[in-house]
Amino acid sequence: MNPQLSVQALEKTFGAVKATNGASFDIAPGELHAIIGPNGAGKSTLIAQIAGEIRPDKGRIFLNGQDITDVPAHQRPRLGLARAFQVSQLYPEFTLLENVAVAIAARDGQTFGLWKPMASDQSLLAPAADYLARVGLEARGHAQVSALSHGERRQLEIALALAQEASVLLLDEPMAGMGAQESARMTQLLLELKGRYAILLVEHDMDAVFALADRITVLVYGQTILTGSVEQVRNDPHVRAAYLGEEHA
Ligand SMILES: Nc1ncnc2c1ncn2[C@@H]1O[C@H](COP(=O)(O)OP(=O)(O)OP(=O)(O)O)[C@@H](O)[C@H]1O
Repeated sequence: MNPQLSVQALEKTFGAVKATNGASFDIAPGELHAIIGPNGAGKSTLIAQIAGEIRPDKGRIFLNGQDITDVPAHQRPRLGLARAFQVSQLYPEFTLLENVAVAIAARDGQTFGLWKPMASDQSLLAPAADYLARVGLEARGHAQVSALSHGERRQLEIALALAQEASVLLLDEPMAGMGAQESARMTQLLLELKGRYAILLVEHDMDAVFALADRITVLVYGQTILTGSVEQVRNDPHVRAAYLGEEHA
């Protein structure tokens, strides 16, 4: 099967630091593919290149067979690539329903700048309620974003990514800052989404990664040193030495 996302020999240098140094991997349709690596391995830089926020020095990125390396970040969602957890994605004074309605309107190319009226448009609010239900926030539609817990905000950010109707989701540390209960809820949500989207998951929480991933790519010093199943990665001596330590070995 052709990969939905293919990253080929990406390189990105900042001064003397090779943040990405020949990273390559593929994600199949419906696959949940995790990227793990120690702090500074280049995970954020890699995901920013896939999202189009950072231009690689070398290498190519293909989405559904199309070379998107030179496509601007704001055009990538329309081609089927959505990133969750972007800064300033949320409007704190709007309700959850209104926030999702705005995302749907923006996706459909409706005029920017008139968001408040748009956010009370029934033709947007009905699908907005559906996206909220997909992430377990159906009961919170009329709450303001400012009233949400940290975990609920992250659920909402996933709903906004789903509202892009993309086939590939980039999830950048969804469990960051969460307690055990919130992490468990997010893991359950991602299990429910798994298989319906190709998901690239960058995450430090190894319990979550091992519970969720179909395949894992290990990144060390900007290089993808291994792509394999959970078992292959857990048992690889280089990975254990470079990253996992004794805790999960
Ligand atoms: N804009 C930048 N300018 C200079 N150096 C940078 C820049 N962005 C990243 N780096 C460097 O590139 C390397 C990779 O950083 P990156 O943030 O991508 O790693 P990471 O794996 O996401 O780390 P963490 O797990 O701590 O989030 C690091 O050495 C970092 O200091």
